[in-house]
Amino acid sequence: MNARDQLIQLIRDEAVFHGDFVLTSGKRASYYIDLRKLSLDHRAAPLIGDVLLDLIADIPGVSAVGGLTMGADPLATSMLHRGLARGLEVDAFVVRKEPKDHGRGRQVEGPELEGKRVVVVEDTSTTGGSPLKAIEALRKVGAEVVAVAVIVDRATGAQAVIEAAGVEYRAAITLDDLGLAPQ
Ligand SMILES: O=P(O)(O)OC[C@H]1O[C@H](OP(=O)(O)OP(=O)(O)O)[C@H](O)[C@@H]1O
Ligand SMILES: O=C(O)c1cc(=O)[nH]c(=O)[nH]1
Repeated sequence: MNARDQLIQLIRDEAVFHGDFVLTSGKRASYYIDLRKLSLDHRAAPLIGDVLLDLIADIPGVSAVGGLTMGADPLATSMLHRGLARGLEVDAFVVRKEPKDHGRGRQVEGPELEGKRVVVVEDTSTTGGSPLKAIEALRKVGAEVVAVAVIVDRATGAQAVIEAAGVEYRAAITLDDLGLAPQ
């Protein structure tokens, strides 16, 4: 099985929870995809790095990857490490939900990104609000956001939100892959 198929199997088996959940949109849903459970799991983390690197492999000149803490954080470090194994020099960054209120007061942590081409990563997208917030913070520090790459898209409008901000949106895994319907 390739990395994507292995990851789909792990998500189906271990990261889809059924019940009554409130989403970021405020709407309720009967399932929740908890990718933090897998992005911090030794079996899945390398697969996530590979699947997301494959998803953006055709985009030239990507210097760094990251997104809004905390869902994006382990994704970005997996990509950094799996990238190194492929001979890529891709850095990671973390976008805080708010700028730090002391120290250097930064919202974007990691190597300097001014003038750099970066990809925003995300575990699961619902409204697209989290990657949009990351895009805004990255633009403030002078980075060029060339794409948003998510593992699972819930098909609830995130793509349109990101494209309206002028950024390409890509998802590695769809609800269909997981045997789920949009809610
Ligand atoms: O597309 P969106 O509407 O932004 O929703 C998806 C976001 O929701 C979850 O994070 P959450 O906001 O629960 O915060 P966390 O990462 O701190 O757990 C998930 O990790 C995504 O980041
Ligand atoms: O909307 C959300 O908060 C959300 C939905 C989901 O399936 N997974 C997740 O991590 N967040």
